[in-house]
Amino acid sequence: MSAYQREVQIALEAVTSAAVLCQNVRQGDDFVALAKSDKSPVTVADFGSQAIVCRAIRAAFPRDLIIAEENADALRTEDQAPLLARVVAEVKKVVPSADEAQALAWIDAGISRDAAPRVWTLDPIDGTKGFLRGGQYAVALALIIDGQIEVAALACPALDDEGSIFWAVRGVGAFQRTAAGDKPIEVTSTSNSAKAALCESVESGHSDHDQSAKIAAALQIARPSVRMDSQAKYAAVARGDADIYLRLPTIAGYQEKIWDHAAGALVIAEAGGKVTDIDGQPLDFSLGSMLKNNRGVVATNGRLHDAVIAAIAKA
Ligand SMILES: Nc1ncnc2c1ncn2[C@@H]1O[C@H](COP(=O)(O)O)[C@@H](OP(=O)(O)O)[C@H]1O
Ligand SMILES: [Mg+2]
Repeated sequence: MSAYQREVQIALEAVTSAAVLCQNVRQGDDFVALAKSDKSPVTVADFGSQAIVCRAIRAAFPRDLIIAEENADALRTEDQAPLLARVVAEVKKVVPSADEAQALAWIDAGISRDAAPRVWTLDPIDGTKGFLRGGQYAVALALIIDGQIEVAALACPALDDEGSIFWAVRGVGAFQRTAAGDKPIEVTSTSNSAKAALCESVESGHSDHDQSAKIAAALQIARPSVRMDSQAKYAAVARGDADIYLRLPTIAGYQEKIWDHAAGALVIAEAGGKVTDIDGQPLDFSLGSMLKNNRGVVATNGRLHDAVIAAIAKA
């Protein structure tokens, strides 16, 4: 029996159910987007997805903590009653016995922020802007033990024809789940940067596009960069669709959130790639909800990593 078999099974079932909820919402005509205090959007599907995944983790691993992106505060205000009703209705489509109090409690099961010996981190919808505009998005879940990511489950419901699901266990490998079973995935073997494919955020506010163009030029990358939302970028590098993922800070001092990176980072590492910050330092997932010790993210197939970090240092 391989390590963390039960965790993988529960995590994959959870992100798969959450992906169904997200697709149900996206196929409807009313996402009811709300702006959070940081002005980023949140939808019925963000709340619903978080309820579904936290419910599953709580039931299977009641002692584990969960650091998830959302909380239910906004849903408890009187003027958001219609939004809450929609969230509960969507959750009930996946868990018919659910009621309002349970849905709120499941969402709030994800409000931990501090490090713990065993903690899950969840982005119920990574790439909410992509979700809203019909682009890529992901349901990203990872288990961090003593500061190290051990298990990752990443659903990309808008990738490929019917959506794709990826998972990884440290030391075991990275896989794409298909109807025919789990298929190991691998990064490319490109070592000539001129032949590399680079991907980055659609949002120029999330990653500096001008700076990445300069770095691509320095690396003599000929192809235009592929812009996609969410941790689908990590999946793209992990299975060899792209060679490099750059996330270059746009705001001095911006701290990346662990839920935006944990699942994707393990999937790439186990597919043979490398993930660091823009200074070439490993991402430090031992500090609670934020990557306090890191700036930006660089993910590559491994072979290109040093060249990319050198090009960033020069730029
Ligand atoms: N100034 C900034 N720099 C980097 N990332 C940012 C950012 N502002 C928001 N983000 C994060 O970028 C994520 C989306 O990344 P991407 O551009 O790769 O799709 C958002 O996740 P959510 O969509 O879960 O809110 C949010 O956490
Ligand atoms: Mg999110």
